[in-house]
Amino acid sequence: MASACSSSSSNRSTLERLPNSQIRILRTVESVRRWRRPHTLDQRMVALVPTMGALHEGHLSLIRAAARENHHVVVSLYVNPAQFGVREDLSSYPVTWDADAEALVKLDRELADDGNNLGRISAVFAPTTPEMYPGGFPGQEVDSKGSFVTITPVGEVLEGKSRPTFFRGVATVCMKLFNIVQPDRVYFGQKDVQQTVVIKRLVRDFMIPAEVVVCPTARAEDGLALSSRNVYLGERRRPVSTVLYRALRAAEDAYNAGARDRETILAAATKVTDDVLAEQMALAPEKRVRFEVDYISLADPDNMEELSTVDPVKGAILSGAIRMLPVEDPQPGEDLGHSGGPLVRLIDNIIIPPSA
Ligand SMILES: Nc1ncnc2c1ncn2[C@@H]1O[C@H](COP(=O)(O)OP(=O)(O)OP(=O)(O)O)[C@@H](O)[C@H]1O
Ligand SMILES: CC(C)(CO)[C@@H](O)C(=O)[O-]
Ligand code: BAL
Repeated sequence: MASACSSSSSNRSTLERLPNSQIRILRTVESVRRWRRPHTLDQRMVALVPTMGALHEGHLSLIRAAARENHHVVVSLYVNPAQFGVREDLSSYPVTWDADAEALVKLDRELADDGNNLGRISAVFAPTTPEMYPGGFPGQEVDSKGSFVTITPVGEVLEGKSRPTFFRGVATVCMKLFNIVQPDRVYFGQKDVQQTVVIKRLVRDFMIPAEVVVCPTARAEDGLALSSRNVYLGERRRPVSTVLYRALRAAEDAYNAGARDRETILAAATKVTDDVLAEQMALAPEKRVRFEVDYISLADPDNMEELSTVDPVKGAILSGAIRMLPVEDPQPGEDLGHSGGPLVRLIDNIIIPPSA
């Protein structure tokens, strides 16, 4: 008994925290479980905000929402290899631990100063891949064998069609995170709208006792949805990258003007992408920006199946993905973006809400 007491007090003095803060850094499943236990007994509400780091205002808006209505917020920072395809950007994905730590500590002070919050950031969970995949990492291939969670058919369309292992990776890692942290509420961004549909299914179908909260998309002033991958864009592509949002807005305008059929609504979006591409292709190679439209979709909000007409009582989801191609003829000293400005795949969406 005496030795158990002395070992717990020495643990307390060596607990890892973010600099100049009370925010615990938890790296193992066991340490999260130990941190979590007393909060269950005290009936404190625990929120989880899953992220892959490279934090921006979109992530911070989720943490703010979580602190408003929960006693403890846990932010996970983990670049989950299982959701990246073999030819995707796992090796260059931005990792910005020091800046992330600074942003979290600053936000935590802001949360403490604002009397409207129930809680603050209590911990970050930053595990390694061996910790998250104790049986060994199963691999990123479509036919990799291992313990996976798959949510179909919703995970097979749109993003799932272009990224066949993506939602399997997301659902698997979220199931792990939910089992480790045992949150009362989990916070996700609308920017990744199909991901929110997949997560809601996961929670419903596996009886996970957590509420899924979806927060609005945070945008830059010109409308571009904030995203960790925007750092890849560089100065030439950045202004043109708003094309997807402009296209979705045009489709939304068509709906608001009375259109209900797929052709009319999506034609408005396609006109924007076609016009912008034509403008760019009229420029010299050292000035222009090329992009490809992966998809523009008008889908059922419950299952992401394509709609031929919108039922206003149900609403719809307008979403899309574009590939911003690497710039041609880079100029000396040109800022090409993180990692030399590779192809960047951007997604965005607008919700057509159900009519009251
Ligand atoms: N602009 C945003 N507004 C609101 N939530 C966001 C925004 N961007 C990301 N999120 C949410 O933050 C959570 C973590 O996302 P993630 O770490 O993948 O960031 P990301 O910016 O979406 O990165 P990526 O560029 O890789 O897609 C997800 O729930 C995601 O939907
Ligand atoms: C939910 C998530 C953190 C799982 O790795 C990721 O897909 C993301 O950041 O949106
Ligand atoms: N924001 C979703 C994570 C991904 O695209 O990999």
